[in-house]
Amino acid sequence: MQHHMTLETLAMPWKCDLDIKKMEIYSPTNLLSDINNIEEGRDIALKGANDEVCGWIPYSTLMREIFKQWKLTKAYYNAVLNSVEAAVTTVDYKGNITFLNPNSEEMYGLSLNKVYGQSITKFFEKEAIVLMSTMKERQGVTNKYNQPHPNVHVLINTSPVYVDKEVVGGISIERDITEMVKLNDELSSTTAYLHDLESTNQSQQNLSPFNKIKGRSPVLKDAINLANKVAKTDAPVLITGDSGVGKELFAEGIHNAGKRSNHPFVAINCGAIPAALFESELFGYEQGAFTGAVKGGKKGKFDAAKGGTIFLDEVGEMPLELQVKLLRVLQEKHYYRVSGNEAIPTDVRIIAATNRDLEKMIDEGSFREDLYYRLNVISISIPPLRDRIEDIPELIQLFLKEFSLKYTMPIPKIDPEVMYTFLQHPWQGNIRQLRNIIERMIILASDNEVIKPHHLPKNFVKENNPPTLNIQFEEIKKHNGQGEEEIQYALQKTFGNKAAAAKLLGISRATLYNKLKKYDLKID
Ligand SMILES: Nc1ncnc2c1ncn2[C@@H]1O[C@H](COP(=O)(O)OP(=O)(O)OP(=O)(O)O)[C@@H](O)[C@H]1O
Repeated sequence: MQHHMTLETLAMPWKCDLDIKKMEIYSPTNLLSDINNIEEGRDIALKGANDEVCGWIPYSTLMREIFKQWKLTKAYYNAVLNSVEAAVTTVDYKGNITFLNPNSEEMYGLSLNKVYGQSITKFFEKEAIVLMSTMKERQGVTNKYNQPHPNVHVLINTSPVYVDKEVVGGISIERDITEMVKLNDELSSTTAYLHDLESTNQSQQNLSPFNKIKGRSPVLKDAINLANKVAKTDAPVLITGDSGVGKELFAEGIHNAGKRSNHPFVAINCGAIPAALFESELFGYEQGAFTGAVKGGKKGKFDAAKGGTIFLDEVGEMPLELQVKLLRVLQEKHYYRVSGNEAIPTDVRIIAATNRDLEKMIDEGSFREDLYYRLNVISISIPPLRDRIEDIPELIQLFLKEFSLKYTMPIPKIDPEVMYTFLQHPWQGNIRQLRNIIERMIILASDNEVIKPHHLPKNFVKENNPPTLNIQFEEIKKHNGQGEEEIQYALQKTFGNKAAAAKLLGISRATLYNKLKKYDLKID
């Protein structure tokens, strides 16, 4: 569309027999859209910067051009409205329907031909017609939840349409979220049913090894399929993904689906063990290994996991000198206890996980390339929650159920608007953050059957633009002292991610763990 067509491009040369007094005066650089009402039959004269007359546009030329532009605009307008995924409805200033796009026709079961020109109030319940008030108040709405029909749930955006500051109509653009709402309802009744069933029958037999991993998104299903295949082998697996995406659940699933499932699954948080103790924690020590050592020696994690799986969580946090030791054990397939000289064969499967970019760490020299290739025989990447929002309704139900049981209360329902907010949220803390939010909301909404938007934590909505770590750091510094309260605050700010919390507090991870123990703080 030639929105920026200047009048100059339509002009004809000035002729001395023309009478400028009978014409409208415009500048050659004015646009077609700058022309206001023009009296029928009046031509336009163009006057340049120095007031000299430089051309004219006959009324008939002007009309022809406007008609051409109108046709073009209409063609684009129709193409846009017919191709958007939303349902678009327009009305004139009286509220008579002027347009429904195909999605709108389908959503409401109406045909434009039949309803054109009729009042919108005839077809929709009065109170549901946000459009009328939009025009009256001259104020649109954004993402307002609406239920125009008993079985249609939508989010609606509206806007008045102005011509020269006068409202000439209104437009509404609706997104159908009925499927989401239905899914949520369906899950909530199924969950309530299961809730009942489970309380009378605690048996949990025949569950799939990955049954704890909830969600139906194709990307999650792909990851589970891959994990299931890998589980049948003894190959080392590296699980990557942001904090709180479920890496540990996957590691457990792989263990449970494999032939080592009758043996232990031992998880070690590589960032949490002080460097000096790492070797003895992993491999154990013989009697008299060092002052303060337990009499009779002590077994390590490799002993504890014999026949089973060792899960090296946050493997990227492991100091370089310990990486060398671990690599040696993996290569030689046996280990020595500290102060011991008996070579003990390793009989464990290794699964490692990280939220760091190990390849970048290799480039920077903080992770050993040879260890990386040992661990990363097969890699499984778990996408962040914001990339698989289809999983959200099911996860919500899971956590609603979990915390309803914990706090012995009936399972509440989720208001669709809350649901929508959840679907839009960036979920920096992934599933762990979702779980924490649900727990808080269950407590806050304890007397309600439905969780409503006002039960959402106040800062939750603001988190759509999460503050940068630096801002959080300033906040933390104000709280400094690393008492129980500061530690809880740091964990809350980092959605329970220990590495980030320790960083915020300016302490090592080992110190953070000591403090957690000291204050008896539970983290998952
Ligand atoms: N798909 C899922 N279904 C059910 N619960 C989940 C799912 N994914 C994660 N969770 C829950 O979310 C929480 C965080 O998961 P998990 O500890 O496995 O994440 P992680 O990726 O290992 O996190 P981090 O890197 O911070 O250690 C746990 O409570 C876990 O049970």
